[in-house]
Parts: sequence; C-alpha cells; structure tokens
Amino acid sequence: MVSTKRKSSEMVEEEPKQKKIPVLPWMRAPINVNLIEDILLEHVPGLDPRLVEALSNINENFTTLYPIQYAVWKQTIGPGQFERDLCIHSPTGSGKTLSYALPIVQSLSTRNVRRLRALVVLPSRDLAVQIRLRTLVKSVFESIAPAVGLTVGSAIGGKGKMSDEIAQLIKRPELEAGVWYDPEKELESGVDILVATPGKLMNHIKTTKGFTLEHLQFLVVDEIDKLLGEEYQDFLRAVLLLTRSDEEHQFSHMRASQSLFGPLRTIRRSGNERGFKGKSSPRLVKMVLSATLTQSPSKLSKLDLHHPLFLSTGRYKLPDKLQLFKLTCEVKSKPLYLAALLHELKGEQSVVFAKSKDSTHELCTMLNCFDLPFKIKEYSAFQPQSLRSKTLEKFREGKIQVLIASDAMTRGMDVAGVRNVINYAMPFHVRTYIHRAGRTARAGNSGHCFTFLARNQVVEFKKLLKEVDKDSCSVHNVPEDIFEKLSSVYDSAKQKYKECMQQEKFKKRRQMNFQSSRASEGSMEISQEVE
Ligand SMILES: Nc1ncnc2c1ncn2[C@@H]1O[C@H](COP(=O)(O)OP(=O)(O)OP(=O)(O)O)[C@@H](O)[C@H]1O
Repeated sequence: MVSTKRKSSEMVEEEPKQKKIPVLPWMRAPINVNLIEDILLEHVPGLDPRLVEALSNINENFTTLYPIQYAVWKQTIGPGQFERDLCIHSPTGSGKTLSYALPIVQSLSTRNVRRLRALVVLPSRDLAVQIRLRTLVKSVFESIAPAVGLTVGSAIGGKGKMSDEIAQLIKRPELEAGVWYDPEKELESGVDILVATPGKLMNHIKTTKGFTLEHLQFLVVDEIDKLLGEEYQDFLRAVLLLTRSDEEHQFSHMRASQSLFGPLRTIRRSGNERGFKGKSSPRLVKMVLSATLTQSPSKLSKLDLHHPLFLSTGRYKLPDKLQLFKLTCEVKSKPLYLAALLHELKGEQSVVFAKSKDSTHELCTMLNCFDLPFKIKEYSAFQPQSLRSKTLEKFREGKIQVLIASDAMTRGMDVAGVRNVINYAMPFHVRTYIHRAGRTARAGNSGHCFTFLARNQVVEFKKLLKEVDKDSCSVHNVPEDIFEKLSSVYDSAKQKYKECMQQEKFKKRRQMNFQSSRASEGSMEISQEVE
C-alpha cells in the first residue's frame, strides 16, 4: 500500500540556505492584504449602485468584495484615487480579475465619448480560450460594464476572423450621400475596454486603421511574471511608447514610434481630454498582477511603474481552504495508484497533471483501459484549440469528470466545482505547483491537491512545500479494497493499453507527416511505467 516510510536522508536533511534576493525598495513595504476583510457590496464606499446590482446579478455568491478587491478599491476609487501604479500579488482564485475590473469600470462610467481607455493584456492562448467561452476576464468586464454604458472588446489569439475583430474594435462612419471624406479622421473606437493577448495587440497597433492608444487611461497586465518572459516583451515597449505623454519625450517618442509603426504613430491628447483635471501630462495608470510575482528588479523595472504600491499576501501563498496530500509509490504501480485514487474520489471533478503533452495522452489512454465508471479526457497542447475548448466546456458542464492535463492548463483557468488537483508528475517549480493547485479551492471553496512522489522526490517536495510556508503534508492512503479490486485488472489494462498504443503508432506510420507525430516524439513515460 501507500508507503509512509521515509528515507533516512530525509531525516538528516539540512535546512536550505536562505538566498538573499535583491528587491526593489517599494517591494519591501507591501500593504498586507491578509489583514483586510471581505466587505458587503452595499458597504463599499462610493460603489455605484448600478454596479452593486450588476454584481449581485452574476450569481448569489456575489454579496461581498474579497480582500484583494477591497484593497485595490481603496487605492483606486477610494482615498488612493489612482495616484500610484499598483503591483498586486495574490493567490490563485482570490478574485484578482474583479479587483481591477471594478475600479476601472466605475472610473470610466462618467465618460461622454467612447474611446479605447482601458487595455487588459493577458499572456496565453489558453487563457484566451476561456475568454471566448465568456468565463474569464472579458466576461467579468461584460458582467458589469454594460450596467454603466461601457463596451468591452477582445483581441485574442485563435482562429477568429481578423475582419470581425476589427469591425468590433473600430467604428466606421456612415456613408453620407455616398460620399466618404477623410475616412481616417472619422474612424472611432467601438470599445471602451479591450482585453488582448500581446500578439493580437501588436497586430492591431501595426496594421489596423483607426486603432489607437492615444486615449488610454488604464493598462492592466495580468499574469505579469509570464508576460515579462522574453517572447512577450515587444508589446510592452510598444504600449509604453505609444502612451507616453511626457512632453520632453514627445519628439523622441514620435521618431521612435514612426520607425516602429510607420504612419500609425499616435500623439497623446492633453490631460483634460483624458479625464485628468488640472494635469497637463497625465500618466497612464498601470496595474500589474500575478499569483506568483517575480521579484526580479531588472524585470519589474521594464514596466516603468509610477511610484508603485505593492499589495501582497506574502511571498507564495496557497488558497486557505486547500488541503495537501502526498502519495509515495513504486514507479511501476503509479498508474494503478492513480486509477485507485480516482475511483476513491468517486468521479468528483478532478484535474490530473502529467509531465508533458506526450504523457498526458499516454496517461489518459492508460486510465481509460481500467474502465472506470466516469469520463476521463485529455486536455493538452497537442490537441487543436477547438477540441480543447469543447473538452473544457464539457468538463465545466460536468459531462467529463476527470481531465488529464499538461501545464498549458495551469494558469488563470477558472472552472467552478473542481474538487481535486492531482500532480501525477511532481512539479519542479513552486510556481507550477501553485498554479496547478490553484485550479481548485477557488473563490473561498475547499479543495484537495494530491502529489505523487517517487521515493527520490520526497526531499525535493519537502523543499517545495517550504516555499509555500507548509512544513508538511498528509500522506494519503488509497483504501485497500479499491486497490485490490483494481490490482486484479491491472495486467489486462496494461495489455489493452499496449494494444491501443500499437494501433495508434500503426495509424500514424501511415500518415504522411509521421515524423512530427506524437508517437515519434513521445516520451513514452507511461509506457515505461507499465512495462
Ligand atoms: N466578490 C466575489 N464574490 C464571489 N465570487 C467571486 C468574487 N470575486 C471573484 N469571484 C469568483 O472567484 C473565482 C476566482 O476569481 P478570479 O478568476 O478572478 O481569480 P484569480 O485570483 O484571478 O485567479 P488566478 O490567479 O487563478 O487567475 C471566479 O469564479 C469568480 O467568479
């Protein structure tokens, strides 16, 4: 059964030496969000009653603002009045999206003319899939913005037609008596708030006529640690350049933007036009967020934050109602233990994380050979986005109970009702652990995170837990009767699995582009486990 023994090396393990990481001065004195409590919607000072109603209409759970939301409110609409840029570090599922959506919407609620005034940039295509499913950032804005007459648009990755996206973003003038004079002058924004991925944003900046950031008041960068990664940096430079209003930089900015974006350069309008009374050179308000915020001074300084205020729940934090478990077992019996654990969980909504795209597929195939009494599907970067969207939708509806996922699934996904996260493969980085575990225990709900460990991973896992302030985690033992029952069919399940994989290989060999197929690239991790 599940081993509770520990190797002696674990007992004599030395305390890891504390590395001194340099941090920016403003990060040293954060506002501690843990000290802030939920506040009833009707008690939130200054909250527009139309927004109270819109929030209450989302669902019956929306009766309060969560601590991070109230903390941000105080620094924006509250006494802070958007005077400082905000850097927000708060756990997965703590409600970060509404924390910025609400003050932005309230602040823009008094605008007279529609202009693109708020831009939210999100990192991955997977997050974008969710946006299309109206479950994440855009849907949060959509659930409150119309109540005060604002429009939300999106520019995200995927197969959607560029022309449809442009039609949504840019309003073309009506043809008057068949004459359309000076069309460029007449183009106007069709949205007040735009949710975009960096690639699509850059496309619009470079090629879409009438798309301008000249009226932008708010820039939100969600999942900032990911966006500060190499491949995304272009957009940040472009947005900062195009929204700079400082007169002393005006000429260099124009020259630079001219070379970057050809004739599509923009010139910032004056302060009053953008709603900053009495200030000739208003700055762009920035809010950056993450559950696993980088502390790297060189990375953070790229954001050019203005007198930043750091709102934080502490270095790394897991949701309060998340329970952690570990299972130690022989590598060869791992699929059996997983099948037994899932059986024990009786088809509760669960997400299982495998090591790679390859093992996601293999593991899903293997589990389905046990004929467990619930639906198990894979969800990985190997699949086309349309298929992934369908799978996710079915999972959300409860038609699929277990999702076998690769790490493409980890960030920002919000599926209500996920009770269990299972790390079939132990994550190597604490950030990965946090983002995976954060798929459950969201919005104040409880949840479980199980981690499978090989014996030589026990010490490593203990170190990882220390980084999230956990000294230990309970050993989980799969009930003996379930284990015995599944042990008796393990050999036949393995046989079935081998036949499935053989068939797949055979089919793929017959395909033209066999070279790039999964079978040839596959790590065959699960295959080795069942050998
Ligand atoms: N004030 C609130 N009352 C009730 N539910 C809320 C409230 N705020 C947010 N939620 C719900 O909590 C869930 C998590 O919110 P959200 O996705 O914004 O979290 P997050 O901190 O951005 O998580 P992640 O870092 O994983 O992206 C969502 O389902 C959302 O609808």
